[in-house]
Amino acid sequence: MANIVQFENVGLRYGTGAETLSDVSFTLSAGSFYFVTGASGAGKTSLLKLLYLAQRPTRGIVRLFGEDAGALPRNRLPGFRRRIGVVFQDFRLVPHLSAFDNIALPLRVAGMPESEIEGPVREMLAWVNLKDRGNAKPPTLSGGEQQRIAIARAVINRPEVLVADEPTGNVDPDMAERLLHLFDSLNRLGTTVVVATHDFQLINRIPDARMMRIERGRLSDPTGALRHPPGSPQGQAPA
Ligand SMILES: Nc1ncnc2c1ncn2[C@@H]1O[C@H](COP(=O)(O)OP(=O)(O)OP(=O)(O)O)[C@@H](O)[C@H]1O
Repeated sequence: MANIVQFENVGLRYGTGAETLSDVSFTLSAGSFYFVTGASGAGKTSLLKLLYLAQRPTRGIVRLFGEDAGALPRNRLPGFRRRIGVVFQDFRLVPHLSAFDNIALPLRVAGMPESEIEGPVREMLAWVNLKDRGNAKPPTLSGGEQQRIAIARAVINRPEVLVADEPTGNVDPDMAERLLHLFDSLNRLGTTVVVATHDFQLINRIPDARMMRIERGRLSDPTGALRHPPGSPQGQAPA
């Protein structure tokens, strides 16, 4: 399987402090499912930000879709970012826009004609089981509903990679399971999925997934060999 993401000795430092991430090297295969785990403050969000190009490494190379992201000219960055869908920890929905218009945003930004937008947005609303809530504004939706709108918005452009930062942090266990099911169904359609989470119960629900564990800014396995979850059938032996 092709390597869709490759980190080579990546380091990240905010300001003049100590490095937040050090010597991070790994590769992600297209079409696989990955969990990023680690204690609070270990560097999960920072790693995801490097992955979705919200942050540049202070050293090392982040390669996406076979190209060095650091060497990309500015005018190619938006096109690259469109290939990566992001579900943020705090959703980042636009509060004064309806659920429908939030989901439609990436299509409008990409310049899709208005006449072609309604169909895909209605399809996404149905997919996340919110087809009657298209007119609702985010502040009137529950946390789980907002999260599903955020997921629909992240995937409406059919990104090759979906990155989600603690997507189940604010929902009950039933909703967490339903969200995971959405990610799993996308993965089965070929999307590479990367989910940061603390929730090991959730991790064990995707037996084919691989784990990337960060400990104080470093991968716990510095060779970048990503293992299956410990509770999964494949979890006993190194991958
Ligand atoms: N923009 C920033 N400027 C300075 N320091 C930052 C910035 N963002 C994160 N950090 C620091 O980097 C470290 C890693 O933060 P990060 O958010 O990546 O951790 P995390 O593993 O995602 O934590 P959590 O599980 O609590 O979300 C923390 O010490 C944090 O304070």
